[in-house]
Amino acid sequence: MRTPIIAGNWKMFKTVSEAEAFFAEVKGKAERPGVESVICAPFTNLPALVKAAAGTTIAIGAQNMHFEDSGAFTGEISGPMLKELGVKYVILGHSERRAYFAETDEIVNKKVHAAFKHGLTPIICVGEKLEEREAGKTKDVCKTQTEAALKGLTAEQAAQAVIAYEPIWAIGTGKSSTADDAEDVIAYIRGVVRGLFGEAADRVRIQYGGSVKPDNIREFLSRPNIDGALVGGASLEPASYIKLIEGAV
Ligand SMILES: O=C[C@H](O)COP(=O)(O)O
Repeated sequence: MRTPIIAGNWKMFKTVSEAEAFFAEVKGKAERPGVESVICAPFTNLPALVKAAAGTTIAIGAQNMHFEDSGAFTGEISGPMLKELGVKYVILGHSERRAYFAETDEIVNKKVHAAFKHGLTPIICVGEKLEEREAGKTKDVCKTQTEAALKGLTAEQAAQAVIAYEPIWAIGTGKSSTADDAEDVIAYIRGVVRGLFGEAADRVRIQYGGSVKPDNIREFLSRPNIDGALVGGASLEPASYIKLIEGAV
């Protein structure tokens, strides 16, 4: 039995005071037995959120990290820095990182290894562009990205990872995939993991992401292979985030 995981990805939204105000509203409400609630916030918000989340069941995550532990990488944040803060999750390979910051499959793989090295759980994003979907390449793209991201992991690490299938054309557009389409691709991705790591595929959690809202989350999570959601826009308002968590159980 896989525990569903709902992760809000705030992207580049919210100052520290806005993050604190958000947390005060969701505390005790965006917490339900049987569902894991995660907020992935900008780096600047992480210390305040980790402090606010103490004693709650809400976990805090980052949205990126460098693969090196330290070094001359101006503007970057490393795994040890996140770990010491008390961060539990880190989103890696989000399509916005791949598109705007030139992250390759190889870089994503290095970051995944670095996350495990420092006791952080990666939420690894994969997904196709619109033109790839229209060319019938959705599964090929997801296979390539999944295999590359998981390369060199142990089966146990693969089982602990979280994968987020996010069709790029569905991100922030209001056009979500259908639950049946998402289930089909996610079942396929689980098969890719099975090909690499055997039974670990039954334990790895695979989320859907892309225009998930309180009114469609239940439909996605009703599918047997969809273990949660990675949510951007609808995770930014406390009432909406609370409804997402309620919709997951
Ligand atoms: O990481 C989250 C995704 O990019 C989805 O964003 P969205 O829910 O605003 O479509």
